[in-house]
Amino acid sequence: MSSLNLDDFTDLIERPDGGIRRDAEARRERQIVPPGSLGRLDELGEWLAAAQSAVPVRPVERPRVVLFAGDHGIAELGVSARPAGGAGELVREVLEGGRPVSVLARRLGVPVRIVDMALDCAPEGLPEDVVRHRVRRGSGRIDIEDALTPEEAEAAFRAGVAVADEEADSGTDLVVLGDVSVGGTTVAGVLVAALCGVDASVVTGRGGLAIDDLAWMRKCAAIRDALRRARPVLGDQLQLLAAVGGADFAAMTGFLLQSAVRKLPVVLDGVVAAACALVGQRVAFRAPDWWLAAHDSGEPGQAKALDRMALEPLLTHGVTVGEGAGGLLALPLVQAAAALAAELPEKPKESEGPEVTEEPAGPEASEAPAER
Ligand SMILES: O=C(O)c1ccc[n+]([C@@H]2O[C@H](COP(=O)([O-])O)[C@@H](O)[C@H]2O)c1
Ligand SMILES: Cc1cc2nc[nH]c2cc1C
Repeated sequence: MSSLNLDDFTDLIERPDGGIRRDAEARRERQIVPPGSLGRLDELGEWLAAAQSAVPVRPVERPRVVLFAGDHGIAELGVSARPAGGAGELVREVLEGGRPVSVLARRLGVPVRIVDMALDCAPEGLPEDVVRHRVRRGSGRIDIEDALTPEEAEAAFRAGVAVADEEADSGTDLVVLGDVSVGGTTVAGVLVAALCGVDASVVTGRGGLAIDDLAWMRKCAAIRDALRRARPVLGDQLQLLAAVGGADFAAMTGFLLQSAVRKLPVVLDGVVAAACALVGQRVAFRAPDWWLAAHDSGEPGQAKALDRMALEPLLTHGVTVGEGAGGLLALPLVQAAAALAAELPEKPKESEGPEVTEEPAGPEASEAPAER
């Protein structure tokens, strides 16, 4: 297998079609309610049309939730309200249908795909299609050691690329991208702080099940320590993911970049997806054009990352459970935007409207002799 060169993505990723976007805007001008009167749905419809390269925009008919799952060694420090190694249990609950994302996905008729990259549990208890990409059990404790070996980082990144290809090949037309992780918001904080050049305190949030002040301080210190390990490898994104990321993060970054190559639009859920998107932006500056920030999850690192990519979150609904749930709620709005852009009638053409051919009466007209 040839060695992986992330620089290739810079050329492989094109911008969404600007000409199509202008056509979509022009069509919108002709519709019965003025552009802007549908608020953010107007720009959503135009974004989707450009991504699809289609005017009128096609309906989103085969969306999917894709969740990358993993445990993180850093959770052993007590930076998460969940027990270290507990992500496998969450995955089982998602699969059994009992998590918020399971309920919403059922209601919206959207399949959920979980990709286990580094859960810290026996693989036998999970379906083969979930575990087949796993590269190790739990990623390393990033305050003191690398999350992954270079080989594991490459394998995980390639797995993400492969998953994006599978989705694109099977006709998925939009992905809601989220994570199932324990310790994931700490890792995401490290990546965001490293790439934005800010202190640990700027990106340290309360995580999954809001942690108390003491745990917040441990999390902040863990991010600070991992940041020291991140700085020497900031110029190489695969090395960065190996040093302070994890297998789920490497896979998600590969997934995001390959989705952009395949012109598959992706809705970003929370801080983990945002951190991976930021790594992806470093690799290919055009890539964020293919992504939509679903919501503001309340994690400070997410806000920082989205700001860097000039992505404005669509919703603020206070859903902080992760696992793609908050992100999935953006889907009905995207579908609504597509339906409006495609189905709202156009205004009647001037020539087909009531006769308004008479010249307005000017001063001369009033002086002219009355019609005989
Ligand atoms: O994505 C976010 O912004 C976000 C905010 C709060 C919680 N989460 C979820 O919480 C889990 C990780 O939390 P933690 O505290 O263990 O880092 C993981 O399953 C995330 O999807 C995610
Ligand atoms: C309007 C819009 C602009 C974007 N730029 C990158 N992603 C985007 C998503 C939307 C919806």
